Amino acid sequence: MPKLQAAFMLTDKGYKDLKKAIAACTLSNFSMMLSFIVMIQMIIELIKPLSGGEVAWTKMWMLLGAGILAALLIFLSLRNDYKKTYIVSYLESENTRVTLAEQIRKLPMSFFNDKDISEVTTHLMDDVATSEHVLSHVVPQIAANAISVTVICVMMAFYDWRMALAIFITVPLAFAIIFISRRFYGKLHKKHLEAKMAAAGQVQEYIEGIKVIRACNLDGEKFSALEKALRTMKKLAIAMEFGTGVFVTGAQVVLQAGIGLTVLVGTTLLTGGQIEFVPMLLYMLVVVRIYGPIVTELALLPEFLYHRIAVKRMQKLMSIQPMEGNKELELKDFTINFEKVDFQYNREGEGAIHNMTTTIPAGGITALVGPSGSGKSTVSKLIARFWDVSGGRITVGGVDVRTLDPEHLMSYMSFVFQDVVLFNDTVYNNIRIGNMKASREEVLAAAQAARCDEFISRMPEGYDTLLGENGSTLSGGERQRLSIARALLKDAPIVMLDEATASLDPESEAAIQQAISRLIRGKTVIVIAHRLRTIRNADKIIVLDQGRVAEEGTHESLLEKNGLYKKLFNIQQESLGWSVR
Ligand SMILES: Nc1ncnc2c1ncn2[C@@H]1O[C@H](COP(=O)(O)OP(=O)(O)OP(=O)(O)O)[C@@H](O)[C@H]1O
Repeated sequence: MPKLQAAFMLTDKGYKDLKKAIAACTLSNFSMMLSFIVMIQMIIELIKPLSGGEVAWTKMWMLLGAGILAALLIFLSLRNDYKKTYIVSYLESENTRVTLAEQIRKLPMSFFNDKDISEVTTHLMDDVATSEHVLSHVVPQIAANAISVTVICVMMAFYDWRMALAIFITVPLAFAIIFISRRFYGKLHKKHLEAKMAAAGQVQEYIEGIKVIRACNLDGEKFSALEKALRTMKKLAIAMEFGTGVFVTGAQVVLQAGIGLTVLVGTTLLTGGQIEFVPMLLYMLVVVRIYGPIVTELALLPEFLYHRIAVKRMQKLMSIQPMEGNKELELKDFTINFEKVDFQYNREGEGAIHNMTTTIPAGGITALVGPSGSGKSTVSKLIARFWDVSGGRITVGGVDVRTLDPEHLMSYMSFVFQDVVLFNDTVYNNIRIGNMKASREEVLAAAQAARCDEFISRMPEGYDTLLGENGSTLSGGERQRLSIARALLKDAPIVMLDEATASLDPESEAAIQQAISRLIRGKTVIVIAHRLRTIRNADKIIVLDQGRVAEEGTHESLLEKNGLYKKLFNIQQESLGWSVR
């Protein structure tokens, strides 16, 4: 892949388009130069009477015609330029965003453990936007100007190399100032970006936690953290603008000094009789015309240089090895085996699962129980390959889950989690997520079976009601029922229920139990339950303690063992008698 293509993280098409954009901008520059030449020719004609000559009107009319043609050419080339630079770069950015989103989808969960959401959002939005702006507003223009300025410089040097030198000598000097100082403002830019991310994180935490903040009267404390983050961001933004501004203005001053130099060299040559007045005037006009766009580019150049930071971050994200595996292998047996499984969330952290060996039989209900933090949720996440084990292996029907593509593996599993994620979409679409191929009848039937229709029918637009961000207007029980409807619709052979009925009142719970019974019929079911009475009839109960299998068996056999299960069971029996008074 060519270096330039890699540097801008472009697809083959994007790279080709960038070259076309540069060509289009160069064409626009030349067409504008053409109109400038026509204008100068007209001025030369019009000032002829000053030196005793006469205006050649036929030539003037021809020049006018040429001027109109040049204007038409400018219109056409700018239109072409617009299409080739802006539209194409927006398409390329869309492509990059989709590629990044695809990559994020396939990344192991350990990636999300180390990063917060605002950081990932920054990759998808800010970094791509920076890249998009540089590709549409900076690179083609800088490259095209470099080409046209060089061509003009060479052409002018044929007429008078001394004047040409006076005009162009400051150009490399001005660019050198920006390049040499890039380390300084690059550091400021990096700090500013970090402050921006920290502020975004604070804003997110503040908004997400607004209920807790109010309930615990944390307004002052939490707001001051947010205020501090925003202040730091503001300070660094000013410092960055100022730091960059000093060098950009310095470079622009050096460039503009070229005007003085051209006047000086021009008048010296004129008084020495080495150049005529009209050509000298021409050089003066050219210097003003050429410096205009270069001044603008000098201001954009720092953005071009620190855009590398954004590209490097995106490249780092793309270089993370996604979770992959066999997408075709059909699983027929759903017995889940843990063979000496070890797992830890962070390399430096303590293990969450230790040397776990157990079997979850196919077609039966297996309950995972144990004190809080004993590893119940972790076990379910490992089966679904949200994370890969650190040691040993987990097999489904004898196949190591690490050899299966996570999305393929997921097609065999349904989840009803404690925290139900809902999307800012209609109720109907939120249920349909379970099976995008389902017909409307199937979606409605699943909703009915999960007892959703009673609360959906009370909504203003029924199934077409928009849920808003994460369905914040729904109760915990309603959210859980939607999640059960999704699972019913998916009809996967392995079902994981994580505290499935935790948010339900007794009435809803009774209703939902029926729906769950339908959901789990004939399936391999893994239930994570805190309330042991709900899993009395499970075919197998695995009792976890600090990431280890402490006991396993049926409800009766475990009670007989008189171990941890019996202890937990007794505690819960006692708690049934609790009341708030
Ligand atoms: N994403 C994570 N990153 C780091 N550690 C984690 C993560 N999730 C869980 N843990 C840790 O792993 C251990 C097991 O957690 P897990 O959630 O599996 O327990 P659990 O038995 O399901 O708990 P609970 O009943 O309270 O939900 C705990 O020590 C927990 O702090």
